[in-house]
Formats: sequence, C-alpha cells, structure tokens
Amino acid sequence: MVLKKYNINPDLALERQKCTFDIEEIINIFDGGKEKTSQRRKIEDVVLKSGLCHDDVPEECMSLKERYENAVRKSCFFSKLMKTELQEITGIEDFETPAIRRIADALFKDISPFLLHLGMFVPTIIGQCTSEQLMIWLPKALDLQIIGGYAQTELGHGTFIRGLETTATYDADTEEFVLHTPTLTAHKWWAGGLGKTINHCIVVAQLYTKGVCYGTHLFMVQIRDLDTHMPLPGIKVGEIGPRMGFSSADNGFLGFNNFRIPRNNMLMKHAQVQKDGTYVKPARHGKLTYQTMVFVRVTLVNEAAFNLSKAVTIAVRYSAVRRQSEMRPNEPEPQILDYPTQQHKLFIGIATAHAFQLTANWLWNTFKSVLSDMKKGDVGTLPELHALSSCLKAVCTSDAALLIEQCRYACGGHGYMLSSNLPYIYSFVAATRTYEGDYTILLLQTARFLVKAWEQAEAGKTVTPTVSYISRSLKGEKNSWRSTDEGIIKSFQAVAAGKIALCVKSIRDRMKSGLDYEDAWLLTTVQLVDAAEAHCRSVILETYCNEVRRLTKSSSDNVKIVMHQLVTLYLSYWTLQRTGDLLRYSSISEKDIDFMQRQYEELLQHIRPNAVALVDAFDLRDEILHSSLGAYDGRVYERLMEQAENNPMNAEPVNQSFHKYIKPLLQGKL
Ligand SMILES: CCCCCCCC/C=C\CCCCC/C=C/C(=O)SCCNC(=O)CCNC(=O)[C@H](O)C(C)(C)COP(=O)(O)OP(=O)(O)OC[C@H]1O[C@@H](n2cnc3c(N)ncnc32)[C@H](O)[C@@H]1OP(=O)(O)O
Ligand SMILES: Cc1cc2nc3c(=O)[nH]c(=O)nc-3n(C[C@H](O)[C@H](O)[C@H](O)COP(=O)(O)OP(=O)(O)OC[C@H]3O[C@@H](n4cnc5c(N)ncnc54)[C@H](O)[C@@H]3O)c2cc1C
Repeated sequence: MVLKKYNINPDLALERQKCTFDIEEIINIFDGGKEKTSQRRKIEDVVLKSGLCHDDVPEECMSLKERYENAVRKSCFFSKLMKTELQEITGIEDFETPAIRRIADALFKDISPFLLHLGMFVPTIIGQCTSEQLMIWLPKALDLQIIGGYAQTELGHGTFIRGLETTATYDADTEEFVLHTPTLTAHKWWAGGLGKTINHCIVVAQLYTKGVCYGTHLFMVQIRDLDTHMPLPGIKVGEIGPRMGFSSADNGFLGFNNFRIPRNNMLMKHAQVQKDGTYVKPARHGKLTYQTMVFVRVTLVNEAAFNLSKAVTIAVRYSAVRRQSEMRPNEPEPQILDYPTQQHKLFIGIATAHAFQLTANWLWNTFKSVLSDMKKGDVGTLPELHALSSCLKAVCTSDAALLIEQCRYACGGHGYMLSSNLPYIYSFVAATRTYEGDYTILLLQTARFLVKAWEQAEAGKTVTPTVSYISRSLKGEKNSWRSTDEGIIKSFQAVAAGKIALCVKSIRDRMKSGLDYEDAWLLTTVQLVDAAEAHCRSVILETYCNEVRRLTKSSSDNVKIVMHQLVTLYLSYWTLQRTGDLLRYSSISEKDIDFMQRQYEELLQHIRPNAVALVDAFDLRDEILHSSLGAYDGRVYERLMEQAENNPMNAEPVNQSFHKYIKPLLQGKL
C-alpha cells in the first residue's frame, strides 16, 4: 500500500514538544553508534525506494495462496537487491544483519518463505560443514543458487530429538546414505519453506552404520529438481496447512522412501563416517550438532525485543491520539495515555524492549566469544551458553508475547483489526515461545545447569560468573533488602538461590524416601522451571542495569535520566510482581513494598511526558510498523477509514450472496 501523507495529529505534535531529551542520542545507543544509525537508514532508504514494499491489495485481504506467491515474489527481489543494489548503492560491504532484519519487515507483514534459508540453513552450513563441504555449499547458498531449510521436527517428535525416527543408513558398497521414513510419525513436519519453496534442506536423522545406531546427525539433502522444481523420486513433500501465523512461510512435511544421498552429504565437521563405514565420534562435545539451535535461540532474544518495540510504538502513539471517557465531570475527554492504568500497561513494554535489546546484544557477544573458544578447541564455556540462551529465549519470548497482547488490549477494539498489525506481531512472537525449544523444556535445560552449579559450589569449586550468587548463598550470606539497583538485583539473586536450594533439597529428600534420581527430578520439575525462571530474571535485571550504566557513560544528563527512569521502572515492576518470592527469600518488608509501589506510580508520571519520544526513539519507520494505529503522524481515524474503504469486500455495493441466498430467504423461496 502507498502510505498517504497527512499532517501530524495535533495531540501527537504536542507530545513531541514535551520531550526532554535528544531522541537521536538514544537511537545511536541502540544502533551501536552514529555511524551504524546512518548505515541502517541508508539500507532502509534503498529498500523503501525500490518499490518492493508495495502491495496492490492489503496482505490481509489476500487468499493464503496469493499471500504465499506474493511473499515469494518479494523474497526473490529482496534477495536480488541484497546481492546487488544494496551493496553498490550504500557502499557497505559487511551488511549488518540487524539492519537487514529490520527492513525485511517493510516487505513482509507475515513471514518470508526464505526465512529459514538465512535463519538456519546458511548458519548450519557454516557451523557443521568441513572446510571442503563449506566450499561446495556456502557460495551456492549465499548466492541463492540453492535455497534451503532445516527439517528436524517430525510429526511425532519435536522436543525429544533423540526420539526422531527418520533413518540414514550407510551403504558402504555404494558409499551412500539411504534416508528413510519408517512410520507415519517419522515424517518431517513444520520446516519453514519446505512446503513449496526450497530445493535443499538440512535433514536430521538417526545415523546407522555397520548395524549400529549413533544417534541424530545432520545431512544435506536435495529434495527438488533445480530446473523443474518437481520433488525428486523417493521424496514426498508438501505444505502442512493453515496456521495461527506464519501463513506465507509454507511450513512443510517431508517423507523419504529409501532415498539415496552421497556419503559426503553428511555434515562432517564434528563426527564422520569413513568410506568403509567406520564411525568417528565428535572429539570434543556430544551436542555440537545442536549448535544452530543455540544460534537461533540467541537471535530470538533480539526478535523478542524488536517485535515488542514495534507493538509498544503502535500502542503508545495510539494512546496519545485516542481520547475517551472523562476524569472529572464536564472536562474534555483525556488522552487515554493519561490514565495511570494505561501507563502501567505500556511503559513496562518500553522498558522491557530496552532490557531485552541490551540483553540480546550482550548474549550475542557471549555467543561469539564461546564460538571463538570452541575454534581454539575449548568447549568449557558451552554449557553456560546453552543454559543462558535456553532461559533467555524462553523468558524473553514469553514476556514479549504477553506484553504485545497487552499492547493490543491497550488499543481497545481497534487493536483487534489486522490493519493495526498487532495480531500479526503477536502471532509471530507467540510461535517463538514454542519453536526452537518449547518454554518449559528450555527452562528445564537451564535448571539442569543450575543444580549442577549448586553441587559444584557445595563441593567448594568455582562456578561461572552468572551463577556466582550461588556460592555467596552457600557461604550463608544473608540478603538485606536495599531499594537501589544493586540491592534489588542481589535480592533477585537471593530468590533464585533460595529456589535452587529448595529444588536440590526436594530432589535429595525424594531420593532419601526411596525414589531414584529420574523420578525425584521429575516430581521436582514444577519447582525447577520456577527456579530457572527466577535465575533468568536476575540475569536480565543485572544485564540491563550494567549495560545502561556502560552505554550512557558519555550521554547527556537528560538521556541518562530517562534511561535510568526506565531501569528503575523495570526493577520496581518486577519487585511488585514478585513480592511473594521476595518476602520469602529476601529481607524485604511491607514498608519496603509500599515504598516500591509509590516509586513505581511516581515513575509512571515522570515517564509520561517522554512516552511518545521514547517510542519515536525506536526509530521504526511507518513502512516497518504497517499499522493504521501506529503511524508517525497519528492519523488513526483517517487510516482506519482508508483501510475499510480499500477492503475488497466494499468493491461492489451488493454482494452476490444477496441474490443467491438472502433474497430467496427473504421471499421464502430458499
Ligand atoms: C531477511 C533477513 C532475515 C534474517 C534472519 C534472522 C532472524 C532469525 C529469526 C528467526 C529464524 C528462525 C526461524 C526458526 C523457525 C523454527 C525452527 C525450529 O523450531 S527448528 C527445531 C528446533 N527444535 C528444538 O529446539 C528441539 C528442542 N529440544 C532440544 O533441544 C533437545 O532435545 C533437548 C531438550 C535439549 C534434550 O536433548 P537431548 O535429549 O539430546 O539431551 P539431554 O540428554 O537432555 O542432555 C544431555 C546434555 O547435553 C546438554 N545439551 C542439550 N542441548 C545442548 C545444546 N544445544 N548445547 C550444549 N549442550 C546441550 C544438556 O544440557 C545435557 O547436559 P548435562 O546436564 O548432561 O551436562
Ligand atoms: C511456526 C513454527 C515454525 C517451526 N519451524 C520449524 C522448522 O523450520 N524446522 C523444524 O525442524 N521445526 C520447526 N518447528 C517445530 C518446533 O521446533 C517444535 O514444535 C517445538 O520444538 C516443540 O516441539 P513439539 O511440537 O514436539 O512439542 P511437544 O514436545 O509435543 O510439546 C507439547 C507440550 O508437552 C510438553 N513437554 C514435552 N516434553 C516434555 C518434558 N520432557 N517435560 C515436560 N514437558 C514436556 C511441552 O512443554 C509442551 O507444553 C516449528 C514450529 C512452529 C510452531
């Protein structure tokens, strides 16, 4: 759609005049510096000027098939743009993924069918191939001569990877693997792009050689003819059917009937099968084939932050424009943003988007540093990365989904319109809580790490920095509540330590009463999930505070003030959300809680004048927001009417169903 130009809504114009800080300063902080902001904007200009974002009919009014075809068209032209013009016009050689990621949303209200190609296929090639394999597949994948996906999940198993049923049996005579789908439940299910788009995919299958099963391994499989795109003989492939979101991502199913691939198509960076069928197991760590999942979990924290920032921008701008009810008799209707309950719904969204974005950047740096350790042969930091990426993925996607839904509530009935874009943003983020490891499953992974860390600390061993609070707790350090940033973080750590201690005690007590470890663990899993979530909260709170302090060192005083107000709001919000835990595990008193409640309410008032400026500082162009409620000019009603008028349902004054059914019904002739 072409966005009509309107004058700025007067309420929104006034809001912007109230701003106390330099918006550009905050934009630069989140982009990683002035230079990066300017690069990102250049990339956005190129894509927006390309005409690629235009749709003749709003995406939501297209059929599923039309949506898919439209998304393929755009994905192809966008890929071409990335390879050619973007590089030439901007002169930027090393594309910053966040900038490309952000502008991709100007093209796709839903999901690109190429998402998995860039999101998992290419990263798996990079992380799992030998250098010879890399030279064969990476250039082709980057140049889009082949398009791929990642087919791990099956109809019968997603979480439990060891339970996957697809087999890859080595035939030493022909030096090939035979891929086979032995049962209905062994069909690959869900892989993005698999239904109709991709011609290659990474397949996760149980490896058999010399009659022995060595567990799941990764294989590069061509599934379609490169010229005709027909499925190759022995391949059954298709789309799984309509879903809550991901409508244009053609998630697919895949079955193999004794389908043969060359030996060299097993990705052999970590484990190998030699020509004679001898299996060489990974030298360093048994779970290195899970690396792409760790990578995606890390990027999903960023996705949570980005999508939440979109939702809260829409809802805050709308709330500044929308007037409803009265605060006092005979006074004009206030902007709904003036209601403290509305501020309570929304300002935590702004603070959370900041907290998650800074945590995502920190986690990304941790990921890079672990990769560099692993390149040197040291896998010692991998368990901590796995524990961190698991809980952060779980908690950030889950919180973001809840807060995005809260943004929709904050927009009343209009938030329910697809043109608000809030339902799309929600359905995308809701899926991130499940895929790449379900919420509960990932928290249980973190819990394993925490229980082990507890046991290590108990044995007097040093534990890694993110769990050093466990050692302090074991030394008997008592928590004394202080309502400062540091004091609150320490108390949240005391909560996490207290919960881990109780889990360890429960497991031990249950074992003393005769249960084996597995049953004792199983019966404690409700507490274990809770403990892992508490640990994650303490990590987010600490990272957010540290990063804001670090990044605003040379900022102007006003930026320092407003960024710190958001930090304090976040800390106060979570204190009030977790008073039960804090009363149990820290020395917080009722008086302290009253103080925190008052502080929280005062902060809502302090942040109120800067609310619109704070969401402007996410620097999200209208074309990325795709929202009738959230455009920069605040012309909400004009856009709602525009989208109603453009609705294909209104193209004819009388729908044919009147003549076919209603009229006969009215006349008693049906
Ligand atoms: C246009 C530009 C666009 C740019 C694009 C960028 C944007 C990106 C955004 C989105 C793109 C992606 C879209 C993705 C769509 C979805 C894809 C998918 O969902 S793929 C499928 C994902 N599936 C899963 O995540 C399955 C979850 N299950 C598991 O991970 C595992 O089964 C398990 C639950 C972890 C259990 O595994 P397993 O049984 O094998 O292990 P255990 O016996 O439990 O554990 C043994 C020890 O191993 C440790 N462990 C487990 N996993 C890991 C790991 N990954 N790394 C390191 N260590 C691991 C585990 O903790 C145990 O340790 P110990 O306790 O024994 O020490
Ligand atoms: C939009 C979307 C896109 C996807 N894209 C891909 C893709 O490209 N490639 C791919 O391979 N997969 C993909 N998936 C699949 C996804 O990874 C799985 O759905 C996900 O990992 C969850 O697995 P599951 O569906 O088997 O759920 P299940 O494991 O069946 O989970 C169902 C419930 O059981 C609980 N549960 C299961 N096991 C345990 C346990 N041990 N302890 C306690 N509770 C348990 C879970 O917590 C959950 O509440 C996609 C999924 C979606 C929704």
